[in-house]
Amino acid sequence: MHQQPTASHFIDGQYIDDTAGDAFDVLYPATGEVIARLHAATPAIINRALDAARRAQTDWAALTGTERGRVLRRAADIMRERNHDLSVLETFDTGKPYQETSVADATSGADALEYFGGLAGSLTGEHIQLGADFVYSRREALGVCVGIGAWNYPTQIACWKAAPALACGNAMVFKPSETTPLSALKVAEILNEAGAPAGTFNVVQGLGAVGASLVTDPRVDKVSLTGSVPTGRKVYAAAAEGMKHVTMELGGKSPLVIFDDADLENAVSGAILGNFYSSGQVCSNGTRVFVQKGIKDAFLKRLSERLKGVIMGDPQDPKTNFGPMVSKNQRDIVEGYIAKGISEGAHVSFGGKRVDKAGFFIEPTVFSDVTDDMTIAREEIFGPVMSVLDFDTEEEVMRRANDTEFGLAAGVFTADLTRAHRMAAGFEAGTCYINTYNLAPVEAPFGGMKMSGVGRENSKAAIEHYSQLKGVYVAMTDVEAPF
Ligand SMILES: NC(=O)c1ccc[n+]([C@@H]2O[C@H](COP(=O)([O-])OP(=O)(O)OC[C@H]3O[C@@H](n4cnc5c(N)ncnc54)[C@H](O)[C@@H]3O)[C@@H](O)[C@H]2O)c1
Ligand SMILES: C[N+](C)(C)CCCC=O
Repeated sequence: MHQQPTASHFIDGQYIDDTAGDAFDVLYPATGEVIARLHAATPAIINRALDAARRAQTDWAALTGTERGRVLRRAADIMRERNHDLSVLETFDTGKPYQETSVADATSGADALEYFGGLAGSLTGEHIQLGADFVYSRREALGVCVGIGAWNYPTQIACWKAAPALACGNAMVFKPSETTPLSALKVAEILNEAGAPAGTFNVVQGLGAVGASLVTDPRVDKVSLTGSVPTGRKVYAAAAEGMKHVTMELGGKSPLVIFDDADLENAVSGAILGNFYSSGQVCSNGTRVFVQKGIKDAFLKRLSERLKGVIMGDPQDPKTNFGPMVSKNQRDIVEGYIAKGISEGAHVSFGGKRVDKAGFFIEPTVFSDVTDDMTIAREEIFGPVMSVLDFDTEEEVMRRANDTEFGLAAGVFTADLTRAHRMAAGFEAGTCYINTYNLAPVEAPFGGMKMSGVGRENSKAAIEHYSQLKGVYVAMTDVEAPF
């Protein structure tokens, strides 16, 4: 069993608790056992965190970018050194197999800290000559940023928000999901140990109400949410009241298009990565798999064969490659969608059932003969449920792929190079893949179009979302006035 957190919150460089806050339990999804009990932040805790962030931000922004970057890069090194322990904790927190967490969570967080640490020293404005006069622009921090996380990638989400925010000279108050609240505390500890001044990165726990108090607080300049579209709507609206900057990383129902000429084995691998990694609890999953009619039978046959390689079991066992749903609630939601798929006439070609064992396991499930109007083809399920739809032509599949309110990701498998780029250009999605799926290197922009979000995480683009430009006009001659 993992080590219990010292206290619920990490504020101003130290662990702190306030037992007056509502208690909530953290469960290990593989067994349903309680592994920690935390307290939601009270107004006093929220105040303390925002005051600490406000105070720390001024001094932090006054350092050079190189000095800030050094802290972030040191934090990245510590995360990599502690990858095993952090991965074990992430697996307890989320139920995702250690086989995944040991390569995709703290490592991805470390990549973000290293990348933005490296960029911090080169953040500049520009010089614009106007005859003798000139304008220069200053790239300045926004101030205090609030980060709010979803439950599927707790370490990654905390780092993808903290790294660009801190690189630009902001301070952050981060509220993890109440379902997976443990790992963000470790991120705070590590940043502190790496030399981030007290108050630069703070973690407060709680449910939606704590998030809502943070979003509306006048001390906050920016809100970055990773969560569902319904929550995004509320948070964006509340932030707009205070004219705060936002980043919205929301849900999806992404298309993955497989043409007849695709390499079958690679296409099946892409569909597996885009539907069953993290037991399907991935925002960018390509859950509408459009398969051209000529390859459909071969695709379904090979997919069923490959799914026999699923090893479901104790997620801490490195051999396990498929874990449980994060919670009983999420398993119930997924089961509800599977029942709906069956009742609306889709054919279960693999899985479809709850697993008879402790924890919140559900089989990887493939529906074939899915049509565009079925609920399972329209709504985000956030579980291991793939819908296979068939199509005839490129023009038809492009139209159907974009026929959704979401626009997070999209992918295409084909041997035809020009068609691949035509498809990528036509997809109404922020993150597109050609002949692969679901990779998210820190160097590449990640984020959504349409209802899937606003702004981008990772890459140099994230800098735009955590800083603002000030233009300074400098006159070199006398001032001419009309009177
Ligand atoms: N685009 C991305 O990068 C990305 C990544 C991961 C997950 N997601 C999305 O997240 C969703 C699953 O995560 P979830 O169930 O934790 O999402 P959720 O929307 O239920 O909760 C997200 C966070 O928002 C908080 N919250 C809830 N109501 C709030 C309010 N009124 N004000 C402020 N905060 C509030 C929650 O406590 C939680 O921390 C899926 O839709 C998934 O697609 C998106
Ligand atoms: C790195 N992945 C697997 C694309 C996950 C990104 C975060 C979405 O849930």
